[in-house]
Amino acid sequence: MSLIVQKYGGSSVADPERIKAVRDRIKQTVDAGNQVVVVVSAMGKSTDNLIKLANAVTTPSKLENNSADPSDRSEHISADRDALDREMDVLLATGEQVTIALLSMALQSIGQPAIALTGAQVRVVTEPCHTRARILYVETDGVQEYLSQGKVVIIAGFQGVAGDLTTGQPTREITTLGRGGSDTSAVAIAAALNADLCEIYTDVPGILTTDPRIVPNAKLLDEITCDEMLELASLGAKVLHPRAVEIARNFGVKLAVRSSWVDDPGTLVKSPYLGHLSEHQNRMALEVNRFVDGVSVDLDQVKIALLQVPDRPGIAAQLFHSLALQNINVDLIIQAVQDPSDVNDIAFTVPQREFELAELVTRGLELGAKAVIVDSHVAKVSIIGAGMIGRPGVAAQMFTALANAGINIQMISTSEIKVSCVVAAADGDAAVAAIAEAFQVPVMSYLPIDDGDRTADQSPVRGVALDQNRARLAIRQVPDRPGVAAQIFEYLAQQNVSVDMIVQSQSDRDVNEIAFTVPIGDLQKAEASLKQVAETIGGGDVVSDDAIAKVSIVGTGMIKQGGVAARMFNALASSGINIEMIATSEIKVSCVVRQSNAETALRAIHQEFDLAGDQTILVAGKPAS
Ligand SMILES: Nc1ncnc2c1ncn2[C@@H]1O[C@H](COP(=O)(O)OP(=O)(O)O)[C@@H](O)[C@H]1O
Ligand SMILES: N[C@@H](CC(=O)OP(=O)(O)O)C(=O)O
Repeated sequence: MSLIVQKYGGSSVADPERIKAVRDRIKQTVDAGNQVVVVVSAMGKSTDNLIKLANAVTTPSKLENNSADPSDRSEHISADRDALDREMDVLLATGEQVTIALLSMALQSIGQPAIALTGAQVRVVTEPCHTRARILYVETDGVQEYLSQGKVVIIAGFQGVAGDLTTGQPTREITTLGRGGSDTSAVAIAAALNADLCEIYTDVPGILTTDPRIVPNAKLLDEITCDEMLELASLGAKVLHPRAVEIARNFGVKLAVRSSWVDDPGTLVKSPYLGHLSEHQNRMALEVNRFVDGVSVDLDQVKIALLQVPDRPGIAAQLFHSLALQNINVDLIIQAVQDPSDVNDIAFTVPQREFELAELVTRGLELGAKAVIVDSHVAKVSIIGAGMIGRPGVAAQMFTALANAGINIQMISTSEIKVSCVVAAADGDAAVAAIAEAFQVPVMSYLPIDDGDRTADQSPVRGVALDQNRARLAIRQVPDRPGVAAQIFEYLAQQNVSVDMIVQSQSDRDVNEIAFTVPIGDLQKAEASLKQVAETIGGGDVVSDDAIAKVSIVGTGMIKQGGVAARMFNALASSGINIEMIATSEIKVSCVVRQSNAETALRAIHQEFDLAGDQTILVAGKPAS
């Protein structure tokens, strides 16, 4: 007999008919001889509706505000924010409570014993923090007891109960995990129960090469590695929440994504620890486990920077296409906005042995840069793990470790599985030692990315993601000295702002510009914080832009295949789309473009990598349009 955890998202339980369809699927799974634990979300858009209600009662003058993001409340409520966060959790937890009760009634009415439990009744114990709590542990005795009585156990996702700060024992406070948190609940419950399988049921057939609502003939992936899925999820593919993938990765949970409309096998998300749970992982700390696995250094890098290149479509494409034609292996690429805004800085690193050719190609192109600077002495030091973007403190802690060692950061690249800093080569060893000490992690000689046994003939790109919920912030004229990035990102981390795509450019020798993206709902808070830091560090203007979108490609195949970024830039250039920021990491390339170009950009890139399938994907049982 297998123990299966099934999660049904809001779309799968949106109305009574859908709940009955879910009931039948659960019954089939039980009849096939399995024990079943079910985790459900609130019906349809009911969480959004509860948020609208909260806005309506706290802001009589803003009844028309339709925002679905609880963080938006900060701009128009005067009451104590923490107190309102507590009540918001009490309110939002009701959404899932409706579904568990209805589903349990539906099962019992066809003779299948079942029991509905809230997160607090199960004791899904979380950090004592409202609206975005992380799960500490899940008590399993009660659930096991009900299962042994032959019941289907139906648990409300997205919610828990706060653990006491000192004892960890459950208090009486209801918490929620943050939007989309039911995936996280399901995988955490599966890890705690040591379930044989965790199935995420949704409105699409599985994980696709991109969002079928934008590209209707996106292709279904049979499987994907956790590293790839972590990147895709944190870059906007909302089919799975990155925190859920992180738990699956760390605890070896067998995870599948399927449609609740059809009976197809869907997509398997492969954990590197599948079948052999890492002994180091502590099931009493499901989401607060160690998230940095190690630190590595690459001393063999050269940095080439083009300063003040004209800001028009096709420049990045021309540069990186020419480098790819010479088989030059470009590693990090960073492009940042500049002041004045009609120019950009583009910086990239290449292996030492290729730098002379790379310099020749770059200088030969005459792209209109004010200067080309070659720094033949740089090192790239990286921390490796999972959940870096979702934990704002991690990058900040790395920058602080470097600052405390007196080391200046020249380039920064962030991703969900890795944060890298380019520093002077002479600082490489000291940098790696300082970071290993700060995180108490080993120094690794290579990056342990699971490539999922990909063959050379497969597309290097697995998926294309679009995130239209981010805004860009930039701080200009930042003094170029150790500790500045640390100060900025420490402060933002304290405000719980997740920062992504940090890009640092050098506008002249003594000052930098640092640009990054933040969730759009955090923009006001982040902008206010940044203005405060700017005063402390003696920086210049803070500028924000909320009309951007971030489009990204992800795939482990990029490690072995050169020229992938160039193809992406080329696809954008051919559609006349200007790239405003670029940030790359081992298995992803992200570009910021105007929001008005977002969907065209996604389609062009998806087509460039020939990712389409031969059929129209069904969303909620109907052809995507
Ligand atoms: N790469 C992708 N593969 C599949 N779905 C995706 C992808 N990127 C975005 N999506 C979107 O994710 C949606 C499913 O997530 P979500 O709405 O949170 O589902 P649920 O209500 O089941 O939790 C799909 O309808 C699809 O539009
Ligand atoms: N109901 C919550 C939690 C959730 O995960 O929902 P869904 O599975 O429908 O994305 C939300 O809307 O955020």
